[in-house]
Amino acid sequence: LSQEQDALLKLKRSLSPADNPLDNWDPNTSPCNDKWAGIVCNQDVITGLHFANMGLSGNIDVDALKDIPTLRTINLMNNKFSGPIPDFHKLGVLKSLFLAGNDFSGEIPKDYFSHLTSLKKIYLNGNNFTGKIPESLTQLTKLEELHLESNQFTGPIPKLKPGILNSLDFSKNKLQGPIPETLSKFDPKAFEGNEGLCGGPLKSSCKPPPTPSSPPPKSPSKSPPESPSTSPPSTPKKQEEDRKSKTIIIVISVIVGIMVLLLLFVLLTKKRRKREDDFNVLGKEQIVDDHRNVQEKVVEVHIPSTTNRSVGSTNESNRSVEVNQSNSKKGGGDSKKGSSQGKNGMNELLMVNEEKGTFGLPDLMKAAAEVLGNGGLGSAYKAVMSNGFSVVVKRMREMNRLGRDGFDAEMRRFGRLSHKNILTPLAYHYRREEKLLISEYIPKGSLLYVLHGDRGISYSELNWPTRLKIVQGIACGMGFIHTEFASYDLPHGNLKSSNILLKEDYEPVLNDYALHPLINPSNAAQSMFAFRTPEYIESQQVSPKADVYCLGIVILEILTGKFPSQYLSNGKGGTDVVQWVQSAMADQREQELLDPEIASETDSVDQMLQLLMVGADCTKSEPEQRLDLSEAIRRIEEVQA
Ligand SMILES: Nc1ncnc2c1ncn2[C@@H]1O[C@H](COP(=O)(O)OP(=O)(O)OP(=O)(O)O)[C@@H](O)[C@H]1O
Repeated sequence: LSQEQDALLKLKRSLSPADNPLDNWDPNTSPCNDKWAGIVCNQDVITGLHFANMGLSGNIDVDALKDIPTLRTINLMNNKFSGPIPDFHKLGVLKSLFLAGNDFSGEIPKDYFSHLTSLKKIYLNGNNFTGKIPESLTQLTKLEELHLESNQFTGPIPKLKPGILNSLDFSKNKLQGPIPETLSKFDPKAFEGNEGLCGGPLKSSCKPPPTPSSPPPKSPSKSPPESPSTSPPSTPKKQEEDRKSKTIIIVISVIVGIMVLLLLFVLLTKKRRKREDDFNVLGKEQIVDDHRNVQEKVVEVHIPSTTNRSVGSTNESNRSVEVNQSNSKKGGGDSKKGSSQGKNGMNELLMVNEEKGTFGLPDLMKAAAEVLGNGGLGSAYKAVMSNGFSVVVKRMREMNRLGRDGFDAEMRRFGRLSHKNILTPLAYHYRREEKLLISEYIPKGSLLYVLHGDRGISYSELNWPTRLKIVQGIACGMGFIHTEFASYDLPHGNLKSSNILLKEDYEPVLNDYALHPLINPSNAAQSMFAFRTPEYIESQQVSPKADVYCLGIVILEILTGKFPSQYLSNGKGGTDVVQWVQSAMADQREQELLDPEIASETDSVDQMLQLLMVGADCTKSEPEQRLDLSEAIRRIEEVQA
């Protein structure tokens, strides 16, 4: 037996149940060549233990693992291990430690991570760890991902080096104290569910330490008699009175301040409302609820989500509607013009696709509206009409490149498109200063949300076959768009995960495509993702190969589960998936790239790596070296789940 085989068999003896999941661990075969269950190899060298979801428990024999010096990853996620954290600190070369979703408990020793200086990924979430977060985490300079959420950690968050840390979660613990300044760049969600935390990205600011107040009055029986000259009996009373009057002054100033602000707010709102016309009830900051109350709401989208999912959980996508007949004349030419011919024909909603029924602007005006997000092209709102049908109203910015007729022709062309992976717009409204584009609301929301949002049920359903189905559907939709808009420089122009919506069965539908000819040239580069290619940044080159680059980013995003930094205009945050994939491939560390959620599906790792190669070939920085879309589609279709 080789040293490694021997070590693995010792490990197996320490696990329970030993046989069922690991039954092909035959001493007469080789762990790498004969693909022992859960063993990950790189060129015949054991690099990882991937035991996720195997129902395992036991007292892991870490000492045995010392005999596998090439081991870099330990993945025990979602098993039944319990008790204190195993002595993995004895394996100083580990790069990834995934212990999430077990029942580990107790305190982690303060210096546990001192010798694990190569660690890049630590996932301890979903256990029962208690005590303080070990201070030794601050010594890890290579740490990229740290997940400690859903435990019982107490005390303060140590001052981690933010360096290359790009994914972090401390939520749902019992942590206390100020969030270190160095972690301010992270999403507040990463700290939520800890009542005692304050500062940093959280809204609750930390109270200043209490000002030293006069010492508590000493008990008369124990205190020595005080000399009248040093401590006159009237002083504490006077101090108390001073304090009281100061408090009263502060309270009065705050009340006056609030009243002035309120007055200003009312005046400003009145003034603005006067200036704005009826459409602005769908405006950027104002939303109308069921009772037609205008509310103010700040639009802030980092990882945009289609909120209030429960509203849309009915079978909306299949529902055909007849909206408010009194508002929507059907049949004749008028129905095409929608319902609400206002003065100068300004208030029209033009239906371009009636497969889901017809509706008019009044139906939208009466609908309960909710902000979905504010993207590069404009802001999006969900509107639930009185018959329950939900649409998304996108209020387009900077879209004056075409006049009314040209715009109308383009919209009607969109309205005629029919493909299972394409979202066909339903209606539009045109005025020079205002354009609205109306589409069906897709309840599950965007791929962006499902991948990086709340990591709820939808995320856990994103297994490998589902992810492959999504990539194949996207490829199919892109093929259609490139045929349909073959003459365009950028047939899609804005492919990214927020523009890929997922139907209930995870069939993807592409949104916000082929809009380049409509957008003001001065705004196109800022608002469309296809302008973030290396060739555009370097020499302002635009070609259909830009869509291939965007497709590559989405493929890498789906395989790694990482939020691409390419989506952010300032490049701060997220992971540079292109760079990361290139460097890992150069070192033949491809398997480390895979999202742990799918990497545990060991039988499919070869297909994942096959797709990874396609993603890498789509994101080559030279457009000439990049795949053609047709070649990319062919290779994506070849991957079989
Ligand atoms: N028809 C729809 N159904 C469900 N969610 C949608 C729909 N259209 C858009 N969304 C979601 O609403 C949010 C805001 O969309 P919006 O298109 O304004 O922003 P974006 O996609 O981030 O940027 P861009 O303007 O560049 O397309 C996104 O999360 C998007 O996925």
